[in-house]
Amino acid sequence: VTELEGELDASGLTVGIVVSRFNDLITGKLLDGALDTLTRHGASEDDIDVARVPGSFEIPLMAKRMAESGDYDAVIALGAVIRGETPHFEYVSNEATKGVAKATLDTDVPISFGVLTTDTTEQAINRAGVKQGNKGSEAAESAIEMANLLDEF
Ligand SMILES: O=c1[nH]c(NC[C@H](O)[C@H](O)[C@H](O)CO)c([N+](=O)[O-])c(=O)[nH]1
Repeated sequence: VTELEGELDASGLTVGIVVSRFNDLITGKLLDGALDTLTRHGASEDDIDVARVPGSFEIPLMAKRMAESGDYDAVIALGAVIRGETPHFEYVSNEATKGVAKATLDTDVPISFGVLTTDTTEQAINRAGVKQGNKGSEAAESAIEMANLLDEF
């Protein structure tokens, strides 16, 4: 049996991060978590680019552009879609999810999904924590692992 597994070593990786500004009190914490995880696993800050988009609906386009540029080993998508008064938050989260999934397959570049979809702001805050339970950190870890797995494959 041949085991294939991506190491959690980010040294030498170039990473693009797309983060939405909508609910930026939350998305800023997701970004902090992702940056902290990348650097703690050996990524250089010089090898990380952060692109800001207005909302989660706009994430897929920028994520796709970064991925297809060929400049990045992995891309990380960060956003927070919180059930507001408007029902259209479901469309936003559905489209963000489908768009990121399509972008990663179309470009053959790992794009990890760190877009929170929660009912309340409280839930979102709990998933953007400083220590454990930061969806941005989790998305960064999967980006590192996938970049290394595909490189090994
Ligand atoms: O990232 C978000 N965008 C949201 N809407 C904006 C959307 O992403 C687009 O930026 C907007 O529709 C303009 O295209 C949200 N809600 O409306 O609920 C939300 O919760 N989160």
